[in-house]
Amino acid sequence: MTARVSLQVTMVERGRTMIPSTTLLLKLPVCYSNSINTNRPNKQFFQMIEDFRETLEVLPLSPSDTVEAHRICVCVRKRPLNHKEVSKKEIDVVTIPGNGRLLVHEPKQKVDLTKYLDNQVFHFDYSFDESSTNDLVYRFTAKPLVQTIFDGGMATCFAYGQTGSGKTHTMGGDFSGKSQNSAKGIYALAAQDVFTLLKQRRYSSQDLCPYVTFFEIYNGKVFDLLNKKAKLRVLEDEKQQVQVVGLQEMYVSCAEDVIKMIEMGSACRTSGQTSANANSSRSHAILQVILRRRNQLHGKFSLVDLAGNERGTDVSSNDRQTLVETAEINRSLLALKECIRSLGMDSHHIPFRMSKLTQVLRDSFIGENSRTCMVRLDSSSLWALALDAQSEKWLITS
Ligand SMILES: Nc1ncnc2c1ncn2[C@@H]1O[C@H](COP(=O)(O)OP(=O)(O)OP(=O)(O)O)[C@@H](O)[C@H]1O
Repeated sequence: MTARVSLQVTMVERGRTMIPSTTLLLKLPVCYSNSINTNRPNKQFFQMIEDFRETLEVLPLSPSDTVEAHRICVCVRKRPLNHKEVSKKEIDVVTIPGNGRLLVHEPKQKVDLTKYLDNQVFHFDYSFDESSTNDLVYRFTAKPLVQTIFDGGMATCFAYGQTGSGKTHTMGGDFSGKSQNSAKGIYALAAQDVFTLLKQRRYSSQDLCPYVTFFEIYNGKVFDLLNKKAKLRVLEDEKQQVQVVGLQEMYVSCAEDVIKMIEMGSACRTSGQTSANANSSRSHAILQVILRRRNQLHGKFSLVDLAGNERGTDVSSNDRQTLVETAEINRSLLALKECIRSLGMDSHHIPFRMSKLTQVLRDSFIGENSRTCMVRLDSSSLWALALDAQSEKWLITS
């Protein structure tokens, strides 16, 4: 169960522990949109989840809640079931009761064949339910990092999660059909705030100039999304500074300029079809908003839409190219996890050279004034698939 392993790793990084579900407060009733369908093959499991949800105390995040400052912040966002999942009558096995919690409902059976729900609880700094908008997610994740680059620091915001879980929707903007509203993603919202701050009196006198780069890492190679996908080399100089040689840094004068670049770059990003997403991004896309003063780097915000990883059970129907891509994606995500783990443990050795992704983001992690936010995208179906193996026996006898 890959999905569960990665969640647990996250929690270790955050130094949190899982609490047993029995310690949850069970109070306010909550209404969920799924109606009870008597034709559902696994209706007993579905009904148990519905009954459990009605007993939950739900505290959804609201825009007026306080945003806390974290050096490393880890959040989770659940997307709603899509049309395909609804038509297949998939069960929504994830609940976000708020307060940073995510619950996964797992069907279990005792030795006397009595069925019960095992409700596992995971803790994050913030958890966003399926009704959360990109604006709300932005407010608690990337928005607090904008100030960091004005203070001369490096900020990084990652969207990570399995293919089809909503990373591009969150970073690049809402989809309506195949067209994306680039003004509604975290990339654009961060750019808007950068320009709002630049206009403030305390910064307008500082001679700060904003630039944008947008590039992708595909199969371990770097391509410039703002320059006809030119292939770029990554080199380390004698001061161990990593340089992406030839990367175009575009001067931008307003948020609309940035949105145009997001649209331009997103249109040529490498995509393909996976078993979980017909239009899957197969590369890591990195949009950087850079502040320079008299040509010297002042601060850099890297906003990263990571390529989607897939679990072993998902990849069986994929072709050879997709399998090679998947292996490379998983390798670089492992490298990222290792670097963040080492940072979290204040280790002297950070294994940046393990992948191109961690190499190009080296600057973003190190230094006193660096801040990172990880947004984990989750969807019920990913958990449902992962739970299938165990639940099969449970369902057959229900
Ligand atoms: N919060 C959400 N609300 C509504 N629809 C969503 C949400 N998140 C994702 N979706 C929809 O789910 C589909 C997959 O989302 P998206 O392409 O963002 O996934 P992804 O994680 O980037 O996948 P991949 O890694 O394969 O590129 C899209 O059609 C998107 O519109």
